[in-house]
Amino acid sequence: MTPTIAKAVFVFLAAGWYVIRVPHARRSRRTPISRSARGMREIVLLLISLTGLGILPFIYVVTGFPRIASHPFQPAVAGMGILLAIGSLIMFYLTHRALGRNWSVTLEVRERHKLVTEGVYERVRHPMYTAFWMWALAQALLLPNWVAGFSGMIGFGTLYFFRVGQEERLMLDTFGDQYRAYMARTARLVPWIL
Ligand SMILES: C[S@@+](CC[C@H](N)C(=O)[O-])C[C@H]1O[C@@H](n2cnc3c(N)ncnc32)[C@H](O)[C@@H]1O
Repeated sequence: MTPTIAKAVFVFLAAGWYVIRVPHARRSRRTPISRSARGMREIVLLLISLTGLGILPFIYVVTGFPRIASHPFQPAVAGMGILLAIGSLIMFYLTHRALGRNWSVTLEVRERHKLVTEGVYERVRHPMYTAFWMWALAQALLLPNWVAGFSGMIGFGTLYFFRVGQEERLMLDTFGDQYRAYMARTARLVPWIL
């Protein structure tokens, strides 16, 4: 395990996420929206998340910037990062497949939107966000740089904490008691724990 392999794994993670997402993004453009909470706040949150999970680590991988924030590379730590990166990609795949036409990059409800409560959605309400947290953690373990490594946690964490309550309110407004019952039997991110 070398720093170059760890950086390559990070690039592979980002590329894998993109490949999984593209067909869903295309389909979502064709699927009519019945209710939307998209606004300037959502756009800013998405940009913050993209910066932390993508732009800053990409600049580091390509240029080494900011060198001053680099710390010693530890192969065993990077090895754990690889496992998390693989887990995150699997979760991305499963969550996109389960949501299908109900998926949106932002807070939107589609026409004939169905509440998904099976598969990876059976025990947790936000498994796609679990996958993003796994990505952010993998990034911190793979990239030996305090800025590029931890920007994912800060960037995605900002999106998550400002969005998750609003998303649940949107789901409650749309699905009412069905979502209330779903909330009562599920955790947000980690089954039975969190
Ligand atoms: C980026 S997706 C994230 C979904 C979910 N929060 C997760 O982490 O797996 C956001 C969109 O998914 C939709 N959504 C969230 N939970 C859902 C569920 N259980 N069933 C169907 N659609 C859902 C909402 O309409 C929201 O606009």
